[in-house]
Amino acid sequence: MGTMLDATVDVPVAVETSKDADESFPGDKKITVVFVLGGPGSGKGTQCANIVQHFGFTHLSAGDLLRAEIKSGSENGTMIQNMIKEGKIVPSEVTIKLLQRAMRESGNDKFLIDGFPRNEENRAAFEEVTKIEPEFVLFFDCPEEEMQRRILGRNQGREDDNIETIRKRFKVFMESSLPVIEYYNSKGKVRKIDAGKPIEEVFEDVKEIFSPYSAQVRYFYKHFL
Ligand SMILES: Nc1ncnc2c1ncn2[C@@H]1O[C@H](COP(=O)(O)OP(=O)(O)OP(=O)(O)O)[C@@H](O)[C@H]1O
Ligand SMILES: Nc1ccn([C@@H]2O[C@H](COP(=O)(O)O)[C@@H](O)[C@H]2O)c(=O)n1
Ligand SMILES: [Mg+2]
Repeated sequence: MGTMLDATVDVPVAVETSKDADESFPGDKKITVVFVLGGPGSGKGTQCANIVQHFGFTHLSAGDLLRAEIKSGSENGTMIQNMIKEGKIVPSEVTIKLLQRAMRESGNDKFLIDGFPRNEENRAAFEEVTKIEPEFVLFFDCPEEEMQRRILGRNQGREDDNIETIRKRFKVFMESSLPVIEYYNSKGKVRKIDAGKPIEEVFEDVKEIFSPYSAQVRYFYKHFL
C-alpha cells in the first residue's frame, strides 16, 4: 500500500518495562509489550510465530482471542461474530479483557500483541486500563494487492476471508488503524518492515530488530535452566 511512514529501523538498545497497573493484569509485574500492526494479510501472525521460536515472547493475536471467544459460547459471541463478519472493530472493553486474561495465564513477561490496538479507542483504553506503554510497534508494510492475494489463498476457513469483507477490513485499516501507527511513529516507536517480500526475507529484517532480546534469552537459559 506504500504508506507515508518513514520510520528508520532503529535497534532498541535496552528492554524497558512497565509497572503500576490494573488490578487484574499486570499488577506490579514488570512486563514488555510489542504491538504488531499491519494490514489484513500483511503477515503478522506468520512472523509472530517465528519471533516466538527465536526470542521467547508469547504471541497474542487479538483476532484469534476474539474467534476463540465466539467458539467458547460466551454471551458476547454473537456480537463479536457479527462485527468480524463486517470487518468492524469490537469494543475495546471486550478485547482488552481477553488480552489481560491471556497475558496473566501465559506466565510470561514478554508479549507480542498482534492486531491490537486497531483504532484510537483500543489504544487509549489499553493504556488507561493497563498503564502499559509498548516497547515499540512492529509495523508490517505491505501493498494492498499482495495482502488481498495472501488472504484469498489462506484457506483457514475464516468467515472474514471473502472479498466483500476483505474490502471492508482494508477500509477500516486505512481509516482507523493507520492513524494509530502514525501516533506511535510521532513518538519514535515504530519499526517499519517491508512485508511484501518472501517470508524468510521479512524475518531477516525482523531478527535485526529483535536481536537485543536474543541476548536476554541466552542469559535466561544459562542462569535459570
Ligand atoms: N511474506 C509472505 N509472503 C507470502 N505469503 C505470506 C507471507 N507472509 C505470510 N504469508 C501468507 O499469507 C497469509 C496471511 O498471513 P498471516 O495470517 O500471517 O497474516 P496476518 O497479518 O496475520 O493477517 P490477518 O490480519 O488477516 O490475521 C497466510 O496464508 C501466510 O502463510
Ligand atoms: N483489536 C482487534 C482485533 C481484531 N478485531 C476483529 O477481528 C477481526 C480479525 O482480526 P485479525 O487481526 O485476525 O485479522 C478484525 O477484522 C476485527 O473484526 C477487533 O475487533 N479488534
Ligand atoms: Mg493474523
